[in-house]
Amino acid sequence: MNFTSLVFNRILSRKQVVHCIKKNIILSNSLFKLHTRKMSDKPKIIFVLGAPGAGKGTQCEKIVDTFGFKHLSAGDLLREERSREGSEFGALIEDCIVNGKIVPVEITCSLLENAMIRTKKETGNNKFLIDGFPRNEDNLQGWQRQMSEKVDFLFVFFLDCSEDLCVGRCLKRGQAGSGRSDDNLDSLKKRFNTYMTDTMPIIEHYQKLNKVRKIDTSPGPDEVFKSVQTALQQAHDEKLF
Ligand SMILES: Nc1ncnc2c1ncn2[C@@H]1O[C@H](COP(=O)(O)OP(=O)(O)OP(=O)(O)O)[C@@H](O)[C@H]1O
Ligand SMILES: Nc1ccn([C@@H]2O[C@H](COP(=O)(O)O)[C@@H](O)[C@H]2O)c(=O)n1
Repeated sequence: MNFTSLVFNRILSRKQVVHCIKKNIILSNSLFKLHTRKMSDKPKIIFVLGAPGAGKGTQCEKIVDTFGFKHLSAGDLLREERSREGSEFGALIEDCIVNGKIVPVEITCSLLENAMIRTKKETGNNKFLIDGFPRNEDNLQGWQRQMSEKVDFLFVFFLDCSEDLCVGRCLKRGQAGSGRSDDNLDSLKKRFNTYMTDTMPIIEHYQKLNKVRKIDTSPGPDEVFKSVQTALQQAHDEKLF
């Protein structure tokens, strides 16, 4: 086996690669990039997108239990910031939530980055499910500016479900006492409008890059999770994480 295939097959460790470099043993440029990318300790990111009530939070919790990712919900972080005493963004965030509008990316992206840094520091976990983000072009551009160089983006989970089912689930969640100011018909109409006009183009953008894994979330949660698990196992076999 030659040197190239030793690296390619990951028989050489990062330390050995460094040794080769010091000893002036030449690695081909593209193989070196491939090797260092595989060894990257940047946070691994999966975006989870889908309509309101499609089951993003539900499936993320199951993934956390089985695959050890940390779940970061952009909506939860925004609700937390809205309720934080002294937050200068509370009123703006609440107005966006009730009216199904998207909060400016500078706020959301900073909340996400801080949560990632905190998680890494406190638990060492470096694999994240980012739920409900990027939701529009502003989110996408802001993420590219602030975060894209700092992370390894893996793919988008697109949880797909009909509007009728999704609305029914959110209303039921509201009736069961979610306490969310947007689990009502008025807000849901606006949230769906934003989803169709602003979020679908983002999903399509990633589809064009072949970065979308689509899951039908109309069956019950456990049935849906079987498909999620298959997709994640495949990604794991591809050594994406
Ligand atoms: N596959 C499913 N079948 C039936 N009910 C479900 C399913 N998945 C989730 N639910 C229920 O539907 C409601 C919405 O689910 P969840 O909060 O996971 O959705 P979401 O996509 O995160 O919603 P949002 O975007 O509004 O935060 C919850 O009450 C949840 O228990
Ligand atoms: N990237 C995001 C995510 C969410 N919001 C706002 O929060 C609302 C609730 O989001 P859920 O994911 O918990 O349903 C959403 O309707 C937006 O108003 C946001 O602005 N940006």
